[in-house]
Amino acid sequence: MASIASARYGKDNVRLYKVDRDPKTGVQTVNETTVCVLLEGKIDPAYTTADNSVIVATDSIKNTIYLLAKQNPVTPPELFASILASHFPSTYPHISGAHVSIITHRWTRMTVRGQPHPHSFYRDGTETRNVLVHSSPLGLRISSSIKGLTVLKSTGSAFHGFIKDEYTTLGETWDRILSTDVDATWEWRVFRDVEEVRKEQAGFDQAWEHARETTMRVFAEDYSASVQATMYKMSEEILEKVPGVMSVTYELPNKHYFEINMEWHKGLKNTGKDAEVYAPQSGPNGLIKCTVERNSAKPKL
Ligand SMILES: O=c1[nH]c(=O)c2[nH]c(=O)[nH]c2[nH]1
Repeated sequence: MASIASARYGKDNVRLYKVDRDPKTGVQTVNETTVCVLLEGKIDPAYTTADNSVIVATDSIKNTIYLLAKQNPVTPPELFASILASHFPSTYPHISGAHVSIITHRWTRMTVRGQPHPHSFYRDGTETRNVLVHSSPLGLRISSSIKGLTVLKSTGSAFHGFIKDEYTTLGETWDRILSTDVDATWEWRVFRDVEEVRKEQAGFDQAWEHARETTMRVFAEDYSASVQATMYKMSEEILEKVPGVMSVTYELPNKHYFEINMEWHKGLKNTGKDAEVYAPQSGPNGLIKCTVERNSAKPKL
């Protein structure tokens, strides 16, 4: 015998663009996202007995995303994702919840002749602002993140004191290059409903700004003992600054830059303090992860 252990379905890669036109100033502001909505609930018969009567067509899900984008603000993405995630369970009684993902792509306003241009933008990098919302009878679980923010520091990073044994070839260093693609996620307290999310509205943009500023400032200013130690400092600071956030997760690849020994060519010095030309590595790379949570008032049993 077999049965469904878990099932969800919906529309992925729904690309969405919305423009806001300020009639007074003529300034336009644009928002471009990629949306995914997956539904769950009493949908097993669609799989087990080919009963389509329980299916909200993924085409209808796509239409709903466009319509709700017209009728509601699409920013902050935490609010729009919550509106989407609440719509489906409140419209279809057999749908118990939805998983909504929104990836916001960067359109940064151009500076033209020293002035912010009213309607021209450019894509400044691969960084995205991402949101996941899961609606269920228990409420709305929201996580926000920054992904694809590539950073590098050319000094101010060390790595020494690690285990040395018969497997070790890595030398200790007090001055190395540190580079990573930032993947930082912050998990919010559970919200009862969309109205509670709406009350927090301004806090979502502030948290994103804090997380982004903290990530870059700590990366730049910390004399890094390791990726592990630096990411912990970033997480601690975000928890300190944003009371509504319960935990912070970083996933950071350690993108290695190898020194190139040039002694073979006329004794040319290019290692240690003389290193100037390096070989950036595409892989293998370190991958360092951690989740740091707020200590709850109650002691753990
Ligand atoms: O910051 C680092 N953490 C590690 O765990 C590690 N391992 C390694 O080889 N280099 C580094 N760097």
